[in-house]
Amino acid sequence: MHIHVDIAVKSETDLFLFYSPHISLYSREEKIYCCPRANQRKQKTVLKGEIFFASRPNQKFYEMIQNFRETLEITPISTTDLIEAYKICVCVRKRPLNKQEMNRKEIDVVSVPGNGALLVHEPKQKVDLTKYLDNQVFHFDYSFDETTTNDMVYKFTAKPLVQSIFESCMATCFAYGQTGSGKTHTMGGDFTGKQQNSAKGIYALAAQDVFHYLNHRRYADLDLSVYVSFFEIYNGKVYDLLNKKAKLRVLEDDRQQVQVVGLEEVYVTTAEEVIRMIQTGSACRTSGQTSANANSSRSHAVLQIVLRRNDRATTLPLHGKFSLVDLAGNERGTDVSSNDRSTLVETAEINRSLLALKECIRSLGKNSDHIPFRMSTLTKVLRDSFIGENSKTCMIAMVSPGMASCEYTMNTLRYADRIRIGLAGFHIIIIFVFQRATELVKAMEKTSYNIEMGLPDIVDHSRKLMGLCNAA
Ligand SMILES: Nc1ncnc2c1ncn2[C@@H]1O[C@H](COP(=O)(O)OP(=O)(O)OP(=O)(O)O)[C@@H](O)[C@H]1O
Repeated sequence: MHIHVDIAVKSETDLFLFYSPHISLYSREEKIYCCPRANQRKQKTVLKGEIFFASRPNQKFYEMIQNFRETLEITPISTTDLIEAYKICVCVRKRPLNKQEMNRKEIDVVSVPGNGALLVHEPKQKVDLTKYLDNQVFHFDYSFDETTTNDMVYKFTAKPLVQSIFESCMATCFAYGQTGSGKTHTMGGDFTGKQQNSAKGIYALAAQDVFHYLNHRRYADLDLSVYVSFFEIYNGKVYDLLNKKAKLRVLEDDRQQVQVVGLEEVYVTTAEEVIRMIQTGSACRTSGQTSANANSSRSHAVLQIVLRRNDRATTLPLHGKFSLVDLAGNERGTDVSSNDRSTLVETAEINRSLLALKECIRSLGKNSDHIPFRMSTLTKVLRDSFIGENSKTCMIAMVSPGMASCEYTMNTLRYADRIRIGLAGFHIIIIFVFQRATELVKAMEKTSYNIEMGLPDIVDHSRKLMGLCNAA
């Protein structure tokens, strides 16, 4: 069998990779024609490892997407990019096509040009069977493509929040997305085979930085201690992942403080201890099988890193808290591979809590007096994250690139977009008020009463100003 492979080679290393005998993707008979002098544009836009299969299903769509990509100006995120201090940051991460998707020769329908932009090339067909792409553009605070490492995602998302907890903030970082889109990979760490390397996830990177800041002379005088708790919320119930999955109750006291009664809060002195806890806790998370991921997490996992002041008093006062949340898959009951009752109940509960979460983040963004945190157990236990001046949140929306996931991808992006639009609306109002005020000042300057010239009549002048004020 001969397959013509059209590869844009970016470097000599890429050439070596494609000729390497260790690449299991191709059989011996397969002949690969590399094209090292691919034009400049193509080199920029065709990503490493993307392969042209003549026999690919949806070949027409594949070509249309490739043609579209050639017109894109790509500016990948880089370590030198400015890291903004957001109160609420919404970003998106695209994972690479996985082995199964490659075997199915699925086409990649997501492009990440950079600067926070992401495109979904939705394949569509007209009534007369003409194929076309519905290219949908989304904008977020940051967009990470499939080549971005966990380190880089961490640097722009959770890292700024770690420092904030030393400044008495309640910080929260959410990983949101369809099952199999890379939430656990991002939060918990890389997988090599079936083993998860927890040291490479945002949980561990955050823990390392917490101890780095703890020993920093800027915060040494605060005399803080670090505590960790790890729990999951499954079907609206809380289970302690550091205490043999003990079922816990969530109660609210008369000062409206939400308590997870009996939750183990372990005193830790090194990042390695935290990593060991993450491994123990992750191993007992509730999982199920969905059509997209054989080991799908059906629960929300919450890792909390708590800073307490070493006070002589009996209860150590809270200084800051970082909640890192690996949310359950967001698919909306459309997973038809199973229709048993417990799966449907699980799905309904997940959807309810994700809806509540969206409403709470939007309320936080609008500085609203009413935060609907009682809508779900997830938002109840994270109440601290949504109230007060000192709350900071980051949402990382994960998307799968395959054409088969297109509908789920769109759902994820619309959810993240709605959170962001709520915040943008707030900014737009401020910009609008500012613009009106500037216009008013300029207009007043134009009609300013000139005493020296003795013009115009003072009453006339006042009338003009009144008219302007009413119009503004
Ligand atoms: N950025 C990435 N780079 C390489 N592999 C990835 C990436 N993101 C995810 N994967 C791989 O995809 C598979 C599914 O990812 P993961 O388990 O993190 O999904 P998930 O969103 O947590 O799913 P679920 O909600 O079902 O738990 C894993 O094998 C993981 O290693």
